[in-house]
Amino acid sequence: MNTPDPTAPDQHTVPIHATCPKLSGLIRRPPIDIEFQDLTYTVPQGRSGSKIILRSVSGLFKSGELTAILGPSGAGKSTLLNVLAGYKVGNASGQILINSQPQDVKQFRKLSRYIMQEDLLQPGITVLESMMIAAHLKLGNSQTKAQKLETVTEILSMLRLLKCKRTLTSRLSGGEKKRLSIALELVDNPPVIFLDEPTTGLDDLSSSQCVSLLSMLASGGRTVICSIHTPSARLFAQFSHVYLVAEGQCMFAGLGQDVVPYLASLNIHCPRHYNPADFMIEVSSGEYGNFNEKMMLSIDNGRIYRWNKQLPLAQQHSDKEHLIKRPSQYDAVGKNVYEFDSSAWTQFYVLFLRMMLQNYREIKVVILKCVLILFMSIVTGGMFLNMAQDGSKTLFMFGFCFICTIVFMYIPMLPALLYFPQEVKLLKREYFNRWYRLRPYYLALTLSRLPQQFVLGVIYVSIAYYITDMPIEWIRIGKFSIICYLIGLTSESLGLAISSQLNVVNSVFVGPALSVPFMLLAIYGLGTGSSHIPPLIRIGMYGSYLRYGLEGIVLSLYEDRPKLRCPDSEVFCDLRHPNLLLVRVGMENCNYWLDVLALLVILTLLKLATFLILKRRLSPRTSCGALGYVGRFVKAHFSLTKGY
Ligand SMILES: Nc1ncnc2c1ncn2[C@@H]1O[C@H](COP(=O)(O)OP(=O)(O)OP(=O)(O)O)[C@@H](O)[C@H]1O
Repeated sequence: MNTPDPTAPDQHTVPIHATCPKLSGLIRRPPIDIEFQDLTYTVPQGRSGSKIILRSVSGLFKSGELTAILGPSGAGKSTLLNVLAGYKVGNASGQILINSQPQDVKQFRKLSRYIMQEDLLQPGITVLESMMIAAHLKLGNSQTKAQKLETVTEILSMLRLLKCKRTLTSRLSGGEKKRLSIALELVDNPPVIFLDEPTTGLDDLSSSQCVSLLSMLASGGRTVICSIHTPSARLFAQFSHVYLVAEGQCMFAGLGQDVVPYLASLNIHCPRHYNPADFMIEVSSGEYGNFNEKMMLSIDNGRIYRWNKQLPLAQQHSDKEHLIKRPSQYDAVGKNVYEFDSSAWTQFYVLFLRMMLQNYREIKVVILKCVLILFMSIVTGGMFLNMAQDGSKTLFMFGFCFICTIVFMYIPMLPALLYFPQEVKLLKREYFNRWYRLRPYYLALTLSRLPQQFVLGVIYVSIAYYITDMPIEWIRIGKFSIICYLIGLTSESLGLAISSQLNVVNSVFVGPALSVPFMLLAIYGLGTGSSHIPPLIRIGMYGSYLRYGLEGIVLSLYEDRPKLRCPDSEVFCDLRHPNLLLVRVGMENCNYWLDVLALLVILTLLKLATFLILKRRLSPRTSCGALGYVGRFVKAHFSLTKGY
């Protein structure tokens, strides 16, 4: 027998090869039994009250077993899985016991991993890179790089993913994606694994291989629970425990082989050579009459621990083995056993490198963006070709300043609106499965976006500045670049703030729509003084970051400049002196650095708002009061995706 790894993170660890020889590099976790009693889940439904999805269900999912939650579509399988996993907790009532102790959702989330139906994999990285990143994040310094590589290779080999370890995740087949989703969560060897319909979209062979793998993981001492749609007879035989749900109630809980005798005891006879899984789902869907009440009562809505075919029905009722009375086999899991193995700094570093690697892999997209911004700088700059030193075109050049503001608003904002909703889904999966904390992630995200914005900004500024014939003064160029960069960063942050809460369709509508008032407020009342402007609009003007951006651009380009030349063709150039432009647009008393400060403050506030929105989205229990209510109200009543 191998000596336990001295670098293993906790005292409970022993080599897993005792039970699962293929996972010799992984550490073993204490077994976990999950019991639940009278679990009810309700969702609010507008004015009409609420909808009950789970109705007082009970059950026991033991470690070492592969449990299938079966049932017709809409029965409540995913909801049960979500509630047990702690993914949806807000509207649930009842009791969940972990090793006979009341569930502490925060602690339980440290023990369990949830593999969602949708294979949310980080794009732009290979299978091996994803696995190593997961290992660095999850295992931290508890293992050396060589040990992590060994662990990762073992898992990939077990899941038959070695041959595609250098393939980009986006190019994997459906089955490979599913196996990689599972492999990623196996890196830190969780004792409890929830899977929402792991076989959906897989062919028969891949489904069977996937369930065999889950069965093997369960036989290694883990608690593996998955919801599943109409499994074939072959798949069904691989589950050690079956939990049938219909209309939010439990219809059967027990061994798969007991399904047929159980139904027969209720006078429901499964035809010979018929798949028992199909039959029980058909019965619970009401295809042969309404037996649901009878089934629910005979299993006492899951309170009868195991249906026992040897016992007569009457005796089963009198001898109910109530879960709560079942003695605990294991000690409660210590509070500090499953803290993060990697430090916040390591998490930031690994995430930053991953994001930079993804940017690098998407270099074609970056090049395309550079070409587009080059094109735009030539077009917009070309419209004001050589006008910057022409005293008769000074007012025209104010238009150039405004166009620069618009360019640096839309160019960074639109990609953020499009890509971030998907990123939030990935974040939710990784965060829920405790890959990292939100702060290191957010810092890595913020910093990884800076270089690209910088390069795009430099391309635009240098071309547009040069072809409009602006004076080549480095301080002026620097001031112009800083303000353009800040407008770009603020616009991107606004895009991130919007798309951290809304889906893609809503985001791409709300973002540009919200920008229109910002644009109007940026130029509203320019040059006419503010005394006649209604107070509400004046407040709006102070909140429009584009106003500060426009002021900053005009000041950087026209403040402290000598008199411009007046072409011979012109009789009179009324704005020949650049300061007169500032007076005309009411910016003579503005201060460039105050504009920079205002933009920095708005940028910080937007960053903070995005962080808080993400935090709220990732913590189902935290509610931001009025903000949360408004969000739910908008989603429920005004979602633009309705009907899509
Ligand atoms: N937030 C919600 N608001 C309203 N109804 C909901 C909500 N969430 C779930 N439901 C409803 O609850 C029922 C159970 O949903 P659930 O997703 O758990 O079913 P399921 O058994 O997993 O179905 P399927 O096999 O089709 O995925 C469905 O009728 C669904 O429409």
